[in-house]
Amino acid sequence: MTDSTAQTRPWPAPTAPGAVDATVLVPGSKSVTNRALVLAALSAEPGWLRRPLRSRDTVLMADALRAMGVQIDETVNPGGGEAWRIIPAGLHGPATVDVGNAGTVMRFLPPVASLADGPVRFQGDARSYERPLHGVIDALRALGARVEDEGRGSLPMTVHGAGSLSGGAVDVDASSSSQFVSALLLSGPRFNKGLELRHTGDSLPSVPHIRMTVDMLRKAGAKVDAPEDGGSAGVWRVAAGALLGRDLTVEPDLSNAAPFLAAALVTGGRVTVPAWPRVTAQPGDALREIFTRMGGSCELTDHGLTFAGSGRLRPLVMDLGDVGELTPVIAAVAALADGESKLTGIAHLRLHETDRLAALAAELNGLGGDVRETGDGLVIRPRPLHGGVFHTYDDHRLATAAAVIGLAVPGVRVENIATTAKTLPDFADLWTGMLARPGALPGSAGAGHGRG
Ligand SMILES: O=C(O)C1=C[C@@H](OP(=O)(O)O)[C@@H](O)[C@H](O)C1
Ligand SMILES: C=C(OP(=O)(O)O)C(=O)O
Repeated sequence: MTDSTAQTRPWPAPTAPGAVDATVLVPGSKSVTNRALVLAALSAEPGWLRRPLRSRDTVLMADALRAMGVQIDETVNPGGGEAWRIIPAGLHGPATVDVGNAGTVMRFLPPVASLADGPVRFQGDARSYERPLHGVIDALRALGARVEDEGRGSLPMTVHGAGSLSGGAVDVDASSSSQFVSALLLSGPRFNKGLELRHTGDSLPSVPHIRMTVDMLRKAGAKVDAPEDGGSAGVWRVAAGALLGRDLTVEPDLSNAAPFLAAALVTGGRVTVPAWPRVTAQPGDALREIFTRMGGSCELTDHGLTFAGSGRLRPLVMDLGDVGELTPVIAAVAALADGESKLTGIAHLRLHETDRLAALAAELNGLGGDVRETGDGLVIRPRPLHGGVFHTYDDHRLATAAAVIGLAVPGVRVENIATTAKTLPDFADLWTGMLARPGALPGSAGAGHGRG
C-alpha cells in the first residue's frame, strides 16, 4: 500500500486582496490523459500524447502500463509542455500495479490486464480498497477472465491474464461509478468477440465521461454503437478490431478550472482560461452554465474562456449527477451565496476519494456553515463563516474547495494541500499566482463575502 501525498502543515488559504483579474493556464485533463494512455497502449501502432497531465493519477497510469510492457518515452513538445511517445507491445505479467487512489487506474486497467500473458496484481492506497470495483470484476469473469479478489469485489486483487479474452455480451450495474462502463469499453476492441455491454442499474452517474470514452474510442478507429440519449438505460456495442495510434493534444482539465472560475465569481473579478475547447466531452464545460446561473457571465473566444463575476452569488438548485466531480467547488461557492442551494443526483460521491457528501458537510459546518446531507446530495444554506482548519481527507477536490472558501473567509487553513497532486500538482502556485495580479475592477465584491 502506498500514499505519495505527503502530509504537510496546514496551508493558510489566501484571502482575495480584491477582485481577481488573471489568466490561468490550467494543465491537461486527467480523464483525457488516462484514457489516451490506455488506448495508445492497446493500439496496433505507436502514438503521441502532447501536453499530457503530469500528476499522481496519470503517472500511476503510465507506470502501470510500463509494468505490463508498454514503452512510454517522455520528451519535450516543440510547442511547449511535454510529449509522451507511447509504443505498444505485448502485454506481460507477472506485474504489479499501484492504483494509488485513482478511479481511472483501478477501473480501466483490470480489463487491460486480462489481455496480458500472466498475473497482474492490483494494490493501492487504503481508500482504494473501499471503492467499488465489483462491476469490473464481475463483468471480466462473465467475459472469460480469471480474477482473484479475496471475495470482496474490490482491491486488492489479481487478474490472471491469459493473453486474450473471449468478450461478448455482459450486464453491468454502473450506478456506483460510470468508470465500470468506460473501463470495459476501452478494452472492448481487443476482446476476441468485442463487447456488448447492457447497463442494468437504476441510475448512471457521470454520463459525459462515458461519452468521452466513446468519442476517444471512435477517434482511435474503434467501431462503437452507443445509446442515443446517454441516459441510465442502454446498450453499448464495441466491435473487435485494431486501434490506431494517434497524435493527440490534451485539452486543459476543465474540472480543475473550477476553483479558478469560482475565484472570479466569489471576488467579482475575471479569470481567463486559455485553450478552453469550443467542443469537448469534458463535464467541466458545464461550469459555463452552472457559474452563470450562480451570478457570473462568460465569453468563449479563440483565446479561451473568460469568466466574470458580478459581485453577487446566487444559490444553485441542480441535479449534478452528470458532473459529480464539480460538486466540492460548487458547494464551496454555494456556502457563500445569498440563498439556499440544493445539489442532487450525487449519492455516488460517497464512494469517491472520500465520502464527499459527509466531508463537505463536516468541513463547511466546521467553519460555521449550515450544510445538510440528503439521500442523494446536499442542502446548503448561507451562514456567516469563520476561519479554522479545513480537513481534506486525501481528496484533491476538498482541498481546492477549501481554497475557494478561503478567498472570502479569513483564517481558513487547508490540511494537506499537497493532496492536490492527484490531478493538479501546481495548484498552490497557480492559486497564489492568480491572486498576485489583482485587478482594480470597480464595484466588485472583493473579499466582501468574508463573514469572519
Ligand atoms: O471516467 C472518468 O474519467 C471519471 C468518471 C467519474 O467517475 P464516477 O462515475 O465514479 O463519478 C468522475 O467522477 C471521475 O473524476 C473521472
Ligand atoms: C472522482 C474523482 O476521481 P477518480 O478518477 O479517482 O474517480 C475525481 O477526480 O473527482
